[in-house]
Amino acid sequence: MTAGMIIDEKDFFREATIRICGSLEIEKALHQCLVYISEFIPADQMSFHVYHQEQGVVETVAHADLNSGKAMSVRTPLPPEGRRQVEEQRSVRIRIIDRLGDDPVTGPVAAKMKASDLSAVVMDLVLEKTMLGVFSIFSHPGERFNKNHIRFLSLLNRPCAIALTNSLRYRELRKLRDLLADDNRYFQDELRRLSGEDLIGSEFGLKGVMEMVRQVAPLDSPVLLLGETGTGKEVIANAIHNSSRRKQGPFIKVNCGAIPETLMDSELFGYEKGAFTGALSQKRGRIERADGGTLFLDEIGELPGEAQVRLLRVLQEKEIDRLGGTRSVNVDIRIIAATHRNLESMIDKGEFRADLYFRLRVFPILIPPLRERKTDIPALVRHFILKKSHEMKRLIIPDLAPGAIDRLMAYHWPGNIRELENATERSLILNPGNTLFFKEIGSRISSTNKQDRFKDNTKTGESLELDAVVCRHIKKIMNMCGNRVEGEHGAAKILNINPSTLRKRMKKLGIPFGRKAANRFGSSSKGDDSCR
Ligand SMILES: Nc1ncnc2c1ncn2[C@@H]1O[C@H](COP(=O)(O)OP(=O)(O)OP(=O)(O)O)[C@@H](O)[C@H]1O
Repeated sequence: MTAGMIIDEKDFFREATIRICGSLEIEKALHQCLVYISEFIPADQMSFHVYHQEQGVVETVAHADLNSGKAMSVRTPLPPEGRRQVEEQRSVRIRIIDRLGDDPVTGPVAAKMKASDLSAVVMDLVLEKTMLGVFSIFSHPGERFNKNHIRFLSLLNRPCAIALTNSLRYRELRKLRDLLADDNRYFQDELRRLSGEDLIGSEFGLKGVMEMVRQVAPLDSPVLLLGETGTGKEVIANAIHNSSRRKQGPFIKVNCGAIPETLMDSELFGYEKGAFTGALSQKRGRIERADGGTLFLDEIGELPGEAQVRLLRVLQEKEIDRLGGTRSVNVDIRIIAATHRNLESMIDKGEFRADLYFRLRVFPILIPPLRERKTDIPALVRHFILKKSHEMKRLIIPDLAPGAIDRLMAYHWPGNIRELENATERSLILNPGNTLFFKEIGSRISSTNKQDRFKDNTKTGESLELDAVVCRHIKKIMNMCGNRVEGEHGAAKILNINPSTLRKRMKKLGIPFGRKAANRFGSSSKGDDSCR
C-alpha cells in the first residue's frame, strides 16, 4: 500500500471485482481494474495470459496500462525449461518475480512486452479445477511488490478467473459468429451467382414474368408463383429475393411436399428444449431462420391443414410460436409460395384453406410452360450444355448437330425446363463425341404422336381396324345421303368411287343397302354397332 493509505479488504475486493467483471471486453475490464488498483498498489500494467500445452506457447490475450487496455493474441513459444515448469506445476501459485527477464517462463513473454526489467506478481488462475491462465501485475519501474500487495492481489484470484473464462468464451463466440457471417455471405454470393446469372429467357419467353418480378421485388408483399412442374418457379423466387431489399438476408426454402406431415410443424416453427421426447435442445424452425430474408414455400398445395392454420397466423401476426414455447417470437419475413396445383379447386374440395389462399395470392405470377416459350429452347439448351459439360469435367464443349434444335423445338416438353436439362445431360452421356444429336427426342416425338392418336381413338372406345373404320365411314355417308348410293347426291359421288365398287365394298362389310337398308337405317346410324 502507498504510505499512510488504509484500505479495507472487503471494499478492495468489491470495487476491484466490479471492475474486472464489469465488461465482457476484457481489455476494458482490465484497464478499469488497473486504474482502481493503482491507487493502492504500485501497479503500472496488467495482463492475462493463456498457456497452450500442445504447442508450448503462451498467448497474451489482453494487456492494460494506465492509459488504455488492448485485447490481443500475442503468442510466445516457451523454451523447454519454461514448458517443463508450467506443465509439471501441480499447485496454484502466486509468486513475486523480482526481474521478469530472469525467469524461464516469464522471460520470453516479458521480452516481447519490453518489460524484462520490471518486477511483477504472477498469479495462476484456476476455476473448477481447471488451470485457465495467468494474471500478471507489473510494478512501476524501480519499485518492488511486497507481501502485503500479494495478500490484496490474491483476493482477486477468483474474480479474475471468472472474468478470463467469460471473456475467452465471448471471444470464441464472436469468432464463430464472424465465421458464420462470413460463410453466410459466401453462400449467399454463391447462390446469387448461380441463380442470378443462370436465368435464361428474361428478355424473351420470361419477359412478362420478369416485368412482374421487377414490380413486386422491392415490396414486402407475398408472391404466389404458379406454373407446371419444372418451369422455373424456384429460379424466379430466387430472382425476386435477389432484387429485393432483403437480398443480404437468408433465402430459406421449404419443400412442403417433401417433409413428412408429422415433422412439418417442428421444421417450420421449431421447438423448445423438452417440447417432446427427443427435443434435447432448442431448435429454430425454418420460418425463424428466414428472419430478415425470404421464406420460399415450394409445393404449398401439399401443406397439411394444421400447418396451414399456423402459417396463416404468421402471415397475420408476423410472429411464430415454437412447439412447447411459452412466448411468441417476432419474425420479419417475406413469403413466396409456389405450386403446380390448382389451389382454387383444392379449396372447393376442402383441401386448402381459402383464407390462407387469399393471403398468399396478393401478387400471383404465372410462369408459362416451355411449350409456350419455345423461343427460349436454343439458349436454354446451350446453357445446359455448358453447365453440364463443366460438371462432367468435359474438356471440349460439344456442339449441336444440324437438325437437333428442330427436334428439340418440335417436342412438347411436359416436364418443362427440368426435362430439357435432364435430356441435355443424358445426351451428353450418350454422346461422348463433340456433337449432340438429340435423336432420342426425335423418337419421343413420334411415340408421343402415336400415343396421342391412340388416345384420341380410344377415347370413344371405337375399334382401330381398317375395315371397322371404313365401315363406320361408309355408314355415316350413307346416312347423310338418305341411303342413296348413286346420283348427284349419292354416297359414291361423295366418297369419290364407282357406285358398283361401293356396293361391292358394302356387301363385303355387311352394310345393308337398297331395300334392306330401308329396314335397318333410320335417320341416324348411332344405334348400329355392327362395325365395332
Ligand atoms: N429460366 C431459366 N434459366 C435457366 N435455368 C432454368 C430456368 N428455369 C428453370 N431452370 C432450371 O430448371 C430446373 C427446374 O427449375 P425449378 O426447380 O426452379 O422449377 P420448379 O418450377 O420450381 O419445379 P417444381 O415445380 O418441380 O418444384 C432447375 O435446375 C433450374 O435451374
